[in-house]
Amino acid sequence: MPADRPPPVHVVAAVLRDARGRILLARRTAGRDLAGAWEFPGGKVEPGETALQALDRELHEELGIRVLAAEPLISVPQAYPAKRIVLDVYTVTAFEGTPRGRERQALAWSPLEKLSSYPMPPADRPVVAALTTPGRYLISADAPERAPFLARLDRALAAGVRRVQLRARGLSAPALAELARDAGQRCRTRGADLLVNGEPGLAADLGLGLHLRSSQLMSLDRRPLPVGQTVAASCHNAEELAQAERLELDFVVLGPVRATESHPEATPLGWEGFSALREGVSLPIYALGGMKTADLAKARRHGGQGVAGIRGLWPR
Ligand SMILES: Nc1nc2c([nH]c(=O)n2[C@H]2C[C@H](O)[C@@H](COP(=O)(O)OP(=O)(O)OP(=O)(O)O)O2)c(=O)[nH]1
Ligand SMILES: [Mg+2]
Repeated sequence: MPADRPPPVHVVAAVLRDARGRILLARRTAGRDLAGAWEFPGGKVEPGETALQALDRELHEELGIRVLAAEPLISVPQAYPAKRIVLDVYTVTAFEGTPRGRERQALAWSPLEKLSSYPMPPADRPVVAALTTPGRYLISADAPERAPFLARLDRALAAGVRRVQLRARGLSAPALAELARDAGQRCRTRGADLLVNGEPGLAADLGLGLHLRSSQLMSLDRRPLPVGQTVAASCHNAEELAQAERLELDFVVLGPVRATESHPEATPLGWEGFSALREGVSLPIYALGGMKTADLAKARRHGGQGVAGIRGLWPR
């Protein structure tokens, strides 16, 4: 990456909900970049403004409302052909007035489950993922023992975990199949998604999700399971991320962000490295490597849609 790239344009945008929990989208008008795309209302931060001042000004100009309180949701660095932006999104928790399109832009209130059906700019995909998919992705340790693993899984599901990867290296094929079936049933009951690591056939047979190792990712030329059955992958660099985006995977994990016991040989990316890689794709990305549940806010500040981990995330 050249060192003399221009700094990113700082853009603020709002998640505004109505009384029914629907979310407000605005359509970009003709003649501007990304015209016709649906977006979260907002715009560029002007010199001397804080992000919240800019959010209040933009929402007043565009919608005629005043922001009374807002909380950070996710901040997405994104490279576009002609510029780089950081899309800094806030959940507005209190506002005054009734939103109406003051700039001739169309508005739509979308239920959460319909958000992804609106064509939106690339930077918005991680935002929609942060709103609609789990912030934690728990990964099992190698060769898990059946009873203790299932007990831990039950505790995690009871604690609200909704995305789990069975990475059971070291188990025999029949033991893995049995564990995947039992774990899959428990996850289904709770509305959680279970992904099996590295076994496309098993995932297809049991109707489970699939998590690809990076070497598998690089050897494929199309998505191995239909849309609706989750497919994710492990990525460490820009090439792997680009391949995951080409194959239209649902999400990836990217790391290690910090050094870990399980992969002591890998050079950590750090949060800066994570953000720099995030910029090049619009896939939802979980940060991996030394993550704890408390790191979710930090991951979101760097454009990650969540945190993934083998050690730090399982409830005790
Ligand atoms: N407001 C908003 N902008 C977004 C989103 N996603 C996304 O990529 N962008 C991009 C589009 C633009 O390149 C940039 C926002 O700039 P803008 O042109 O809307 O800025 P503005 O409201 O200050 O309007 P303008 O007066 O400069 O036209 O960020 C989004 O969800 N909301
Ligand atoms: Mg705008």
